Amino acid sequence: MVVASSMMIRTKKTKAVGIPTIDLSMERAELSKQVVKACEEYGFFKVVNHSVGKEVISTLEEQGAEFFSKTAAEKHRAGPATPFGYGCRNIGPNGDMGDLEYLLLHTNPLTISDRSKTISNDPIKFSCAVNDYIESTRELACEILDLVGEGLRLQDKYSLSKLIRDVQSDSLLRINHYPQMVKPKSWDPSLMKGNSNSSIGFGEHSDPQILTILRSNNVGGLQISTHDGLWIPVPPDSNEFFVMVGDALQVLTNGRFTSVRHRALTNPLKSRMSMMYFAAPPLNWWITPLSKMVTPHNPTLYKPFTWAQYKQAAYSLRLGASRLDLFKLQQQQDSNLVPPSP
Ligand SMILES: C=C1C[C@]23C[C@@]1(O)CC[C@H]2[C@@]12CCC[C@@](C)(C(=O)O1)[C@H]2[C@@H]3C(=O)O
Ligand SMILES: O=C(O)CCC(=O)C(=O)O
Ligand SMILES: [Fe+2]
Repeated sequence: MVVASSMMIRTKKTKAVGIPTIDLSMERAELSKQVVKACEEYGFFKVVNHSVGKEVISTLEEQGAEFFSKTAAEKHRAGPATPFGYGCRNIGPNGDMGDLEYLLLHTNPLTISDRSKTISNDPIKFSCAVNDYIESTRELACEILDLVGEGLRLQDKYSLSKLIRDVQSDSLLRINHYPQMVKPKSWDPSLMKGNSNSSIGFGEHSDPQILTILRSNNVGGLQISTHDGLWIPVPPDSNEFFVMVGDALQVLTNGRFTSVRHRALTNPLKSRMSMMYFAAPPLNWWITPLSKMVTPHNPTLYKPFTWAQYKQAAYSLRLGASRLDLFKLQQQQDSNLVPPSP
């Protein structure tokens, strides 16, 4: 059974909903069952008792805060984000906007070392902080994917983690900074969230990758969408990590897991900083349902595609697009079915 956190959430339109919280120190067989259940029900869960060191987290947090406290001119030296580097308000190449600034980095150590020169006055310190954080969150992502492998009883329980362990992995790291947002002078009403004081920091979307490992400071703002389209605010927890199922894992599980739609709102009183490790395979690897997930009763739902093809599709679309629709196979009509008589 997935344990609901003690903090129950009540919003105007929903019944109380708990964010599944999974204790990674529990007995393995039960743990793998809980991970699969949370992936199926929400595509989202919080993990506690993980093995990422406190210092690894706080060092990157300090480096991020130091960067975002610089002047706009200094920060723009690390931009524009096309797609990597420093971005401010622009998200992606298709006109999406949000009330945030960010650093988007590829996880390849050589590119990090190169980028760090425009980001920090102490590039070695910055790149070490980033590399240590990536190494730890990659391990956490692999651990979770191995648990998925066990829970789904895959023949090779490591087949999912292998996708992101490869040296050519296309995984990314993003550090988002949402400034404390009081109504700006030139206010764009389209960025307001209903009648609340918050604006949209990062609009609704699913992540294209396999898995996202997210952590933020103790300021709320992240919301996830349930399968019936209701928004659930996620209580922040700076010591723990949140795990999101991405589009690629939806395909690998042939739709048994669904990628979670989520968004981030700004906070009118406090600034928020979040860090995401987006776990992805190498560009030329194929994303196709695992053979165990395809049966005569559960035929394959997606056309095979490479990660590069999927990324290209994602980058050609707006942030909130349902990009997986482009890769869905038409459902086979059962030829034995007789159409209903008029
Ligand atoms: C609008 C966009 C930003 C994005 C690329 C895209 O065209 C659609 C997907 C977006 C997203 C969401 C998760 C993280 C991210 C880095 C990714 O891989 O896909 C972002 C892209 C981005 O910010 O560049
Ligand atoms: O900042 C957050 O909490 C979420 C950001 C996000 O969803 C993303 O960068 O893909
Ligand atoms: Fe996201």
